[in-house]
Amino acid sequence: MERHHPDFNKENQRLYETKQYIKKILEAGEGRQESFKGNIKEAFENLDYLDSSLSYINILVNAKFIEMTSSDLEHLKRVENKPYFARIDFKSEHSIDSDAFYIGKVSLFKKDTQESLIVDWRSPIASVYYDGRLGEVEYFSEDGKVTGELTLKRQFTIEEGKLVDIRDIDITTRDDLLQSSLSGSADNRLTEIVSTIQAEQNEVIRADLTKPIIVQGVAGSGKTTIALHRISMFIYTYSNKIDPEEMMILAPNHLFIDYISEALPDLGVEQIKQTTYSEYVRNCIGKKIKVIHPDEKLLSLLEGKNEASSELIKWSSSYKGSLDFKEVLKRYVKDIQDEYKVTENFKVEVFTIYKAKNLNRLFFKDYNYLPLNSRVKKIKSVLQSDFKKKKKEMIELIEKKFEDRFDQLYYSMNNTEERRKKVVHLNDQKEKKLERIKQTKSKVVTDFIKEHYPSYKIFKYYQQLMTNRGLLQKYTANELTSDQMEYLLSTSEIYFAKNQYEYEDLAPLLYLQHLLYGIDKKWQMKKVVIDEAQDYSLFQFYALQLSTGTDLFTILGDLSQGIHSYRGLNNWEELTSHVLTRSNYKTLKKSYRTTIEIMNLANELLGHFIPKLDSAEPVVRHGRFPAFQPIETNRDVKRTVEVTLQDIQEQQLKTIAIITKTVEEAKRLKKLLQQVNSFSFQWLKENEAIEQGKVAIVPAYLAKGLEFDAVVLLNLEESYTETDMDIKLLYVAMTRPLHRLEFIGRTPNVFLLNHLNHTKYVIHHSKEE
Ligand SMILES: Nc1ncnc2c1ncn2[C@@H]1O[C@H](COP(=O)(O)OP(=O)(O)OP(=O)(O)O)[C@@H](O)[C@H]1O
Repeated sequence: MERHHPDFNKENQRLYETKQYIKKILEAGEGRQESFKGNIKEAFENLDYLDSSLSYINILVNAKFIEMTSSDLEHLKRVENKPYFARIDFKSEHSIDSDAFYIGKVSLFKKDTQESLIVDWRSPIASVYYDGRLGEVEYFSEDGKVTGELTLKRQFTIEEGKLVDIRDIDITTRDDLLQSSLSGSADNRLTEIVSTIQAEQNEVIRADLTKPIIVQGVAGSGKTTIALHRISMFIYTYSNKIDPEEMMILAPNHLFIDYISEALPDLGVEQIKQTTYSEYVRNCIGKKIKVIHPDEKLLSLLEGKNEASSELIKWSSSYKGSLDFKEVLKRYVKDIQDEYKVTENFKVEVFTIYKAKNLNRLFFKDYNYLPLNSRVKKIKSVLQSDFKKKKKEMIELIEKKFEDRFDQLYYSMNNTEERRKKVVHLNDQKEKKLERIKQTKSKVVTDFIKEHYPSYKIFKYYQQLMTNRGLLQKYTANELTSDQMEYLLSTSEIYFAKNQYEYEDLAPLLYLQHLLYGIDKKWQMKKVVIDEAQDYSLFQFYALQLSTGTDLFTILGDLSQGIHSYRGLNNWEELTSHVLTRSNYKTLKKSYRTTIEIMNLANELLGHFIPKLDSAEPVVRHGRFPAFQPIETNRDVKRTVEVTLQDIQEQQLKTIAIITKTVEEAKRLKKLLQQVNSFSFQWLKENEAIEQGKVAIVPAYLAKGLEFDAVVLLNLEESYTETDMDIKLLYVAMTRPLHRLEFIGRTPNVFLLNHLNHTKYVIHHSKEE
């Protein structure tokens, strides 16, 4: 503890003053605005006999409060006990002295002097704290590049409002704050990194906000954390141009959304949309279609239920996610357009209001930029307004025509009874015609549109394509083998008969929605963040870009964790070269989550089986070696789990997960462990929140993106095999713990440990041996 730091007292005083200022503002916030005005008045009146500086503060505080919104106050309240975490002293190249800046989660100015009490971590100058070593530094403000000298970089540990530690960072010091933050528990970690963001992470958070960015980051490199901080950056920078509701985070499932949403208020980004791809598509097409769970296919592949057809399953997933399939739909929609060609003029009575030729010109040329259905809507409104305009003309024409005929009668016939009859008859005719025209409502337009333009739902078009051999052959340009063709046709038949869609049908449906009907404004976005992006297909990205109307995507993923790679991406180049062509690309190689011992073993697994994938570089932090324990009977399982969990608890580790390979085994295990009384377990399902104090039992695919203090990998009967998919799944599971990793299974081989270097893990033998 650096109580002996020469500046300790000064910093302590500075902290005290800042806290006092915040306290005053917050106190003022508790009353009503009117009373502040009263306070100001009173303070002015009392200026003479009160301690003048106190009175002055009162005036300022009240004036300041009136300017603050309730959300500002809310944010200030959150940081009341820890207003800042660091200080930098910066001397710009044009000044003689350094200025001190205290960096925190919100900014605060002294009203009178405009002196900055706290600088927001997102402000341009704070960037220097994250990437600058002492000495020459630069940052980019609104006015361009600023260069100068960083003369001090100081970190504070403030606990419950008290300054406990000061550390000055020079070239040689280790980042102790980072170390102590990493050794903490999994609770609340997502929000707490703002003081320890590393230079490579800062680069991603602040990278050109006007361009898309793709980040390949190893497990535990802070991708999820960075995603949230970059959004926060976005909101800070464009607060008056973008509404948070125009931003969206896409996450793999609700478990994950629940996990990240806790961090959002602290970063000031609580109002942004958080959803999954499936939900987003459902919202865009405005119908709650039944989508087979995205992981069902993975599970069937993992559990080997469909071994014979598993190649075709994988093929169809990757085909439906490809841009080739997008082309198929594009060709199909082009032909669908032909159904919108009209051959009849729009007529009312004998009057032609709009010629077919012109209607087609509107549809195929003038409104070509719009989705088909929106073009029809436009045409409808053109016809309606033309009809209204022409109605008057038609009446005049009819009147004129009959006038002429009356004239003719007068001059051609003598004034006889016969002429009178004819006149009466003609008059009747005229009145009837006029009446008909007058009575004609704009419904004629609606009828015309209904009769001449198709109004199918996208589902009909999609189902028609996917179940009709002729059509599919035509639009896939005979490129499919007969097995592939049969597979697509037969599975489509089965699903559509039950009114179900595969997850892989979502991108095509979204694409069709965009082309045929357009996307409601509510679902168009200005900024999209996609976490776990390695699981998305190119077509998913493509359709998303069209539907959201932006390419401002922040994409974060890890190809090594691509357990859905049969449908997702295999490399990022395909995305940058075909879809998000303006993207910046960054990699994160350091892993912050776990210990050296755990990361080394996980790296070894990847290195051995899939060497082309990047291995992670752990931040220096040691822990126990991963350990294996054998089980044979159900009794073994209960006893071994109980003993292991007790041992973990003794180490003061709080959040614990038991990760199984499959859902089936998670279910079996939950049943088996019911008799273990000393712990309570929660079998985690997709839409559930993690309950505090319970040991989570979770299948590996669902654990993706989550983290726990300790993780036990447990296989009852299952084994991880040497397939890419299993290796990645095992890698995901092994990289979830912060501090401790245990394996429990029949033999080490069920976790492929026999292939890995024996010095990287330990094997405990069963007690009986
Ligand atoms: N700069 C940092 N300072 C402190 N902790 C950090 C930092 N960066 C990341 N962490 C911590 O490391 C852990 C991993 O971060 P995160 O979950 O964001 O990584 P990820 O790349 O999304 O991981 P994965 O791909 O394995 O799910 C979290 O506990 C996070 O708080």
